[in-house]
Amino acid sequence: MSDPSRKRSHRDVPRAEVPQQVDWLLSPVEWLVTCDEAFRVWAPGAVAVRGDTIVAVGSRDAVEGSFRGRRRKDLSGCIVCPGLVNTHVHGAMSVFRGIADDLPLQRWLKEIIFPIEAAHVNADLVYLGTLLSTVEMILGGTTTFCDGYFFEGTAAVAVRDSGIRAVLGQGILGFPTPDQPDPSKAMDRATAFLKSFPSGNHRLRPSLFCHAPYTCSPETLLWVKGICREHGCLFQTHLSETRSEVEDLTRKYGRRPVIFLDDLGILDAGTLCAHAVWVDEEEIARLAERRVAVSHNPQSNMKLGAGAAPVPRMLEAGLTVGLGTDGCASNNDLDLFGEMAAAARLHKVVTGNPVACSAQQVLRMATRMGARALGWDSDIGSIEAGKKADLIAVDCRSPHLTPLYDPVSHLVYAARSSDVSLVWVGGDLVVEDGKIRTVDEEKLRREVAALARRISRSLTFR
Ligand SMILES: CSC[C@H]1O[C@@H](n2cnc3c(O)ncnc32)[C@H](O)[C@@H]1O
Ligand SMILES: [Zn+2]
Repeated sequence: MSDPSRKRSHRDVPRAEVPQQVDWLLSPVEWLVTCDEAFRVWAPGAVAVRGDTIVAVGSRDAVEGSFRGRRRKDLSGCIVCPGLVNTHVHGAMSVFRGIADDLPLQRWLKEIIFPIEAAHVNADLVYLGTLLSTVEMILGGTTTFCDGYFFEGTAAVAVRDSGIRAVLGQGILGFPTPDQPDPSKAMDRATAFLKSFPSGNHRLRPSLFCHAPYTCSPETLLWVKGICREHGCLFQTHLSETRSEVEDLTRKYGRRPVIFLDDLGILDAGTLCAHAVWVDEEEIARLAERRVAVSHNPQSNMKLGAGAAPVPRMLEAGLTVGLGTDGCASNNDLDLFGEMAAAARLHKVVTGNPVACSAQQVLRMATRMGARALGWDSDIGSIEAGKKADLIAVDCRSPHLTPLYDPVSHLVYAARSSDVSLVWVGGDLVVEDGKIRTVDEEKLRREVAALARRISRSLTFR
């Protein structure tokens, strides 16, 4: 049960003489889980939104006394919490969902995924796949994601069309890729991507993604990090996902991967590492010292048999850990509710400790810590006045959410992505009654099915 002292009923929103007009008044909210620093829960609560920004949060009485909404939603029977933040996605890969299961990482990548990508990935595929992923994520309560793939300028168009918020990482490898057949020109491409990135859309941020230290040379890692520093953007990489990759790299460079990257000068608060499954105590301490963020991807790690990242140790060391799904070819969905449920359970199994990774810690990873991992926590990750209105409502009027003692417990252990009934991104209502308002879902499904038929015909391993 949540700490009852978190359910405040006193007024902390100063009452205005004349109620102020806002664009949205969400009231009453049966359970308002703010995910703020104190993890306050208001029951019943209310939220007032003007434009793209939250202007007031608090008890129903306090907010209703001070604000009138041009539009209003009664959220009785609902939990409202911040939109979830998926810190590691390869959006376009949704078109490869289920194409290659039950394989270890290196065979999965080298025998199936890289060849399929070489044969099929182009700008059209990236647009369709990314749009499909954004629809899946938005419907499941994710309002921000951090991507890494090819043709990310085209991914930006899909993201804009869907209304979601995203960090878009242009993928870089030390060998030919679908959008860069000549790796010696990768630097020009990365610079061009950053220069041409849409500047007027505040929901989009650019990033560069060095695939991994086993596919990028030290020189590549260094110039990519240099460009990221110059442009103030996030540097992403896959790190220590499998034991064999760590053994190979340690043999090659005489140091474990985290120490190798730190000696290169890559590690700082602008670096986000996906996976970090095989990191030892010294490496955890080094990541924490450098304020590097980690994206924890439990379901992808389980499915590829990679292992379980030492997340409880990372949290104890003060690391910023967000949750991620990874791409649809290794998960095979983009459902952060599923990921929260997996994370909360996995670390209890691994440590034999039922206290490890509590519901509150896991929800924190999926919201405010995820936002911090992306360097976006001044705007998103919690429901607080001054932050962007990225909000989701989970309808609890179903048997699997009945009764409801503790909304944090329900969000992590019992709710499903299909329970999300309303989603706002930056004050815009993008999901109503569980239906997406920004994209023609039926048309998208037809187009993806046609693409999948073409991909299917070309598969030689089936
Ligand atoms: C530059 S990132 C895109 C690149 O990464 C590949 N990929 C997808 N999932 C994983 C993973 O779990 N580990 C390593 N590489 C992965 C993807 O297929 C693209 O080629
Ligand atoms: Zn990945």
